[in-house]
Amino acid sequence: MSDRKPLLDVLRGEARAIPPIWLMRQAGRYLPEYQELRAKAGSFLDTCYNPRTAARITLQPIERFGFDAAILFSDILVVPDALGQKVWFESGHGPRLVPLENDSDVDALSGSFDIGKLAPVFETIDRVKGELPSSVAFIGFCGAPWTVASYMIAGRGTPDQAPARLFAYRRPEAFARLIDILVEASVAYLIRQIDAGVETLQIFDSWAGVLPPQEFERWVAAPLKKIIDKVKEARPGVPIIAFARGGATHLPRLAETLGADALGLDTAIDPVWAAKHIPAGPALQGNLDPLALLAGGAALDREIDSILRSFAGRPHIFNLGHGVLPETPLEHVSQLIERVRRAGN
Ligand SMILES: Cc1c2[nH]c(c1CCC(=O)O)Cc1[nH]c(c(CCC(=O)O)c1C)Cc1[nH]c(c(CCC(=O)O)c1C)Cc1[nH]c(c(C)c1CCC(=O)O)C2
Repeated sequence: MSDRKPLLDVLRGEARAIPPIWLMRQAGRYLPEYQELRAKAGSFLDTCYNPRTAARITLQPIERFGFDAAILFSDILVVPDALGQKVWFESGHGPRLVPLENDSDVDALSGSFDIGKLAPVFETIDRVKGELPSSVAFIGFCGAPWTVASYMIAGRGTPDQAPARLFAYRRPEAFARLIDILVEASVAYLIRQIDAGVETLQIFDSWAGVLPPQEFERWVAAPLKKIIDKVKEARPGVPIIAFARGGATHLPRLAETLGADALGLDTAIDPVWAAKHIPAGPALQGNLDPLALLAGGAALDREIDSILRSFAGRPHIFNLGHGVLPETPLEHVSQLIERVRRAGN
């Protein structure tokens, strides 16, 4: 039976001639209507915790472009915030946190997850779900433990997550406790998102690609699997997309072991290689270069066509290989959607 939502059909294993399309970071700074609302709202975190505003931002890209899915407007760093770590965003600089420096900083977080602090997020979900067109799926999300931990330890974005990698080598027991705290919090948070009304989930492991293989196994693959197992046990049937950016040669194994319904592919993955070497099972999502979208023109058309060709016949969700860049012209997003929706004709 075909669902009326193309994204959910593909997550259940259906290949569609016209793949459903949504974009990571589709609710954000490239949209003038987002800039306008943000200018009126308070801080970025205040905006995330304002259900009325967050619901409107979630709906903005659907209203403007008609994507096949809406992604909840929030941030991965609301989880450290609800764990009691101080989090703020400096405009032009990104996130700032009071960094975790030693074992006792980690242990202080144990048992401290205050899910009540995230009540506004669940209220946002409740507001959005009644407003979505019937063909549009609703995606909830969280950051994966490794990626969230990397911000908690560095206290900011870094190019290579060196502070968290060093912490994990120097204090593996404390780091494992931090990852466990994040697994538990993420599971509880995702279940509450489902109960509030999202229909599928994406877990963002944006910094999976910086780790050597054994560390990848321990801090990326194992915690992702734990979260997926636990959420599926509690709420069977809700599909989960795992995005391990930089997962590279791990992807064929993750397809067989994670239990995810889709794997997100980053920009560096060759779609022809992916279609050939990632075993059937999960749908594949991706992986247009955000810079090709920014550039537009013939280069954009060429990249779109090559992705469509490579994944033809497989369950595929069209997306970027990472988030939309703030400088992206709106017409290029329209060009992308029109071209993808002409596929199969
Ligand atoms: C690593 C990460 C973060 N947040 C997120 C990730 C994983 C995905 C990725 O790698 O891009 C995920 C995220 N962040 C945001 C969303 C909302 C939904 C959507 O995808 O549109 C989602 C899913 C809003 C946001 N999160 C942020 C903004 C910009 C805030 C503003 O200036 O108005 C938005 C719209 C801020 C943010 N939040 C974060 C950073 C590093 C920054 C600053 C730099 C940047 O914007 O990329 C942490």
